[in-house]
Amino acid sequence: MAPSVSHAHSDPSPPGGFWGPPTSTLDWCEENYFVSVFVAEFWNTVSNLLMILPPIYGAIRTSRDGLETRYVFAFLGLAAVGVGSWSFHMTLQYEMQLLDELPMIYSCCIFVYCLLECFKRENSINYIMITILLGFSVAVTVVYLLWTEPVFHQVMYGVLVFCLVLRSMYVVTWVYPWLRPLCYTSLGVFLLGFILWNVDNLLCDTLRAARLRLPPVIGAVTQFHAWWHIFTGFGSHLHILLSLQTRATYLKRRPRVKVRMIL
Ligand SMILES: CCCCCCCC/C=C\CCCCCCCC(=O)N[C@@H](CO)[C@H](O)/C=C/CCCCCCCCCCCCC
Ligand SMILES: [Ca+2]
Ligand SMILES: [Zn+2]
Repeated sequence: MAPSVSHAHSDPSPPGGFWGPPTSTLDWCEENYFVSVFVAEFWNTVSNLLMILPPIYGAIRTSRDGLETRYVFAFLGLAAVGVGSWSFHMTLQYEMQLLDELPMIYSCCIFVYCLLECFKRENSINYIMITILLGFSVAVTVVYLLWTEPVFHQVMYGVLVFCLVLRSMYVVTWVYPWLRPLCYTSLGVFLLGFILWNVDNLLCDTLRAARLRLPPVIGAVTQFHAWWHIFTGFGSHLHILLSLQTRATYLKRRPRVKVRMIL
């Protein structure tokens, strides 16, 4: 279900903006340069704050608590996706799109590494697994630079998420069943975001027509790609906490990670 380019819809966007015409291969449903001439897709841009700030806080806490560096990288990877996504939606330029989409692959590989290695001795490093995941990320990068088809990126990302789901289910089914609520919440929030991502793509014309009739504040709430950022960001954050809690439990460390709103 690829998002459509804006000219495929009845796009009421003003013709120009600060960053010039979009050069990205994707242009989401939010009307371009509607709120500000400096920000192409305003709500899709600012919603990334919720994907940037909590993981930075998570990385600081993880580092301060002396937990393994791989989890600091996991949090920073998620924050990097948020920064890339901010840059992309603000400009709709192709280079910024890569800054959004490629870190999704790289950070997901960090998540996969963390979860596959959660039952190994403390501070062990699996160089073979790192080589495989790095090789996969670089291969996806090279192919995507040569073949600029967004569906390719989406399928590769989907494969990584599927691996995470399978491994998480294994952990909470066979090893630590008491972590099921955290796992299911993470998965549920992430899937809700994915549903909203599809709603935004499939019902774009209807949403745009509705926004013309609704007061601006209510209209802003119908920016479902922005909601996807919020839900997928939160779901990913919870996933890191699940992975971190699994690891802390295995290492018999007093779990310092508490699931408050953020960490
Ligand atoms: C047990 C729960 C697993 C949670 C896994 C969390 C993995 C998170 C990894 C990285 C964080 C990325 C956060 C997403 C940022 C989105 C930024 C964005 O919107 N980027 C777009 C450009 O703006 C980009 O083009 C969007 C691509 C969307 C791809 C959607 C494919 C989704 C595939 C989901 C497959 C679900 C499979 C579920 C199987 C049960
Ligand atoms: Ca748009
Ligand atoms: Zn986005």
